[in-house]
Amino acid sequence: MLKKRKGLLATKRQITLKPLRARQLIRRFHVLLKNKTQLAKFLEHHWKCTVDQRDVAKSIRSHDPKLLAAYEENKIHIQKVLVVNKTPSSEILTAKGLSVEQVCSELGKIDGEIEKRGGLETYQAASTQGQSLQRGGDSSKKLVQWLKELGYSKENAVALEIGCLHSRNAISTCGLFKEVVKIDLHSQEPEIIEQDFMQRPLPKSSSDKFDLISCSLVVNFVPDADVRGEMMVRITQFLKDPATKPYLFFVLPLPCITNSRYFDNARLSELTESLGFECVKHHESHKLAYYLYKRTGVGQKKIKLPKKELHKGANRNNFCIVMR
Ligand SMILES: C[S@@+](CC[C@H](N)C(=O)[O-])C[C@H]1O[C@@H](n2cnc3c(N)ncnc32)[C@H](O)[C@@H]1O
Repeated sequence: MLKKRKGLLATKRQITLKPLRARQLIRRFHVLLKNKTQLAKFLEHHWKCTVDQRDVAKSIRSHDPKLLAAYEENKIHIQKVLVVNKTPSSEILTAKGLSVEQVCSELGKIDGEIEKRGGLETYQAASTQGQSLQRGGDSSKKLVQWLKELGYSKENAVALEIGCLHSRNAISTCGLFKEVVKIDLHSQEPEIIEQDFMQRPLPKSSSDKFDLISCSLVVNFVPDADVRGEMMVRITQFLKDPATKPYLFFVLPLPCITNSRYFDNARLSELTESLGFECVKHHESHKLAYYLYKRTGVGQKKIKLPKKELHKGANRNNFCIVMR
């Protein structure tokens, strides 16, 4: 689960994409990852287990090896026939009406396509390039600007960056932190620990906790609305005691806030307040919504935020963070 890249893997593979291609790939990967989550959830429910989405074949092998052929055959087939430059349908799949075997076949197709398109590494490169084009680069510049405005100068402050693409971004180079622990599902540099935040062992003591957590454009990357809620709760477990007023830097694509059927700024405030956060800075650029929260613990209470339609409109997206 926790590994730093060594040897040959330590060398970053350079992937350069044209802007249009980067945007198309980001969109396609979002559809693929979303579909994969829906189908994996079906298997989890059916087998009453956890399916590791990074190694679906392993779960199939251990629960019903007969179904592995359906997965493998479709994976190989799609890799043979898929024309990567053609825009495929962006249809969102559900497992409704599918047999377990059909679900395994669909998962094989998805994994085959992800691999053929260069894997998560390519998706990350597309995200990096797409985002730097959209917003002039590193979102943590906004964080550093805000911390400086607030006169932040905590001795020996330690930060955690969840979903880190570059080890030399503003949060790491600003000099405000003694250490910035950088993690990502798929590390692109030796300084970035390859780790799923949802699997990071919970802190045993305050020394394993952080003065600041950066979670920029990560929650929207998580395909499941319930897991997004779990991620928000989990973040609080990694922050130092509210008495020390730790911070959360949080960024979402603007349409998650301004154009979702199920989510908006009021909903986000309700959610963050229930976790004991107070918003101290907020900025909306034409593409992104940035927030800096201080965790005071005030107003903390357990609430439920189900997926509920807040705004009507055929052109809205379905982004949501669910609290169970
Ligand atoms: C769109 S990129 C954003 C990167 C960067 N933080 C930024 O603001 O530009 C999202 C990153 O989050 C990472 N990510 C998503 N879920 C994660 C998780 N559970 N644990 C660690 N990293 C995760 C992905 O691997 C991906 O590199």
